[in-house]
Amino acid sequence: MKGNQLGWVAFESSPEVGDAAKRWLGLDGSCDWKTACKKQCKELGINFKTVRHHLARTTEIAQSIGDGGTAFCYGAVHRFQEHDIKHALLLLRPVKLTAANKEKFNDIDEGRSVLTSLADLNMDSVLSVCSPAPYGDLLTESTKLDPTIPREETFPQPVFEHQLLQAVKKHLVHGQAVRLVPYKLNIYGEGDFFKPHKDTPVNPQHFIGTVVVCLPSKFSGGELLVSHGSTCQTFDFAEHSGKPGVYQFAAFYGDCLHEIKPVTEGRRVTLTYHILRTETISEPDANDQKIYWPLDLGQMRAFPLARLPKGGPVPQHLQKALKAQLSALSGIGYPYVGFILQHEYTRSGLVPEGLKGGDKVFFDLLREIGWSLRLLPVLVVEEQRQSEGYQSHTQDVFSFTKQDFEFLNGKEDAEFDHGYKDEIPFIWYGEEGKVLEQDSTLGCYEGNYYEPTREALSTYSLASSLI
Ligand SMILES: O=C(O)CCC(=O)C(=O)O
Ligand SMILES: [Fe+2]
Repeated sequence: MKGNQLGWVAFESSPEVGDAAKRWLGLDGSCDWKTACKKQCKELGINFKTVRHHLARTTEIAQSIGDGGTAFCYGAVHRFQEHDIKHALLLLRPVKLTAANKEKFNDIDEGRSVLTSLADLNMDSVLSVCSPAPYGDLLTESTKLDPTIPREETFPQPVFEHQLLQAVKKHLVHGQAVRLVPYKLNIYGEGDFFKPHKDTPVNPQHFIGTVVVCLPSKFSGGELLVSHGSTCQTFDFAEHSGKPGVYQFAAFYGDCLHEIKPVTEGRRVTLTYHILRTETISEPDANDQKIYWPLDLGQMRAFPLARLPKGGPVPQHLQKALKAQLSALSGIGYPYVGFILQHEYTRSGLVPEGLKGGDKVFFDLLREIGWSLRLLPVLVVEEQRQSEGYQSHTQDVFSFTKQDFEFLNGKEDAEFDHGYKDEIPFIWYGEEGKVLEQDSTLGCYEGNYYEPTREALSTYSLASSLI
């Protein structure tokens, strides 16, 4: 087929799931991309070497574009404005206690709410409505206290949320239409921590990420570590903790693994918000204009980021080069090229408007240079092997169908799709991938025979492919 289409999506597969997937797919020793590509070229009657040359060049260009990608997190220290302080209040109502918790926390009055200043927390009253985190010690191995935050007309004050929203829009989601929804309050005492995790999207279709706001309560330790790929960013809120009127925040994409190191002293109090994609950009109305004080985001002191993205628009010469390579491929009749996205997406969240960070930049570029794009779920099979001092790492990408997804997500009667499993040369455009350099050692794999369970699969899909 002539012409080009770009696709996306994928499915996260741990190496173990990958092994089993290969078995399901009935793959033997001939499943590296070069073999598949050669076969495809033969069928199409086109020259494999030429295709290979253009794909190699496309990979190089795509990776340089990826290197200039955008940040996966942002954070800053800020101060409540004088005139906001009297409005910056937090209303807390205790969560429903379970029978077991009732015994442990019998002095908590479920019917009572507490009002406290966001700018100067009254910890005694906050704690009086707290109950243990619902997910308990087993999962998080933490002892967080977690009251619900009801959403009422005036809480928290729009000015405060508006400042957060502006910062998120400007520094994380690059103007995408998003809103913030208060989620919960976490209180960590001495020794409390939160193991590495990804936040569960309450609304997978619109969930983009999380904002953590650290409220003024003095503590030590408790660093927030956020990672994406091989980059890890630390947000150390301890230094400015406990300063009345000062709040600190960090915002990150929902597929980022994050953790809280143990608090060594004091109490660390955080308010979390979910960043949700909205369908339309809502213009602030006249009333909003009155409430919102002109914001000076420049006053926010940003945390230095671990890997400063070069960001900005993709340079013209790279745009041209990419276009030339893709045109060459389509000119000789090569039908598809797949690009692996850098972020992970939920199945329903993988839509052009919901693309994160560098993925959005890359997608916009491809669209700009006139390629039709398609978001396509794929299965990424990753393998690390070590034999006789020789290490190899292979990554293969397979088409992935709705039927596969339903099976892996436990839909009744769904079966793994044994048909349609084309292999496509996919290209990683960021730091991750080197598809063109992979070796074909899959055939000799003799690892443990492993039957994956549906439960082993995560909510997120490892984003993938363009075609
Ligand atoms: O307290 C924090 O800094 C983050 C809390 C968190 O990750 C969560 O509640 O899921
Ligand atoms: Fe979290």
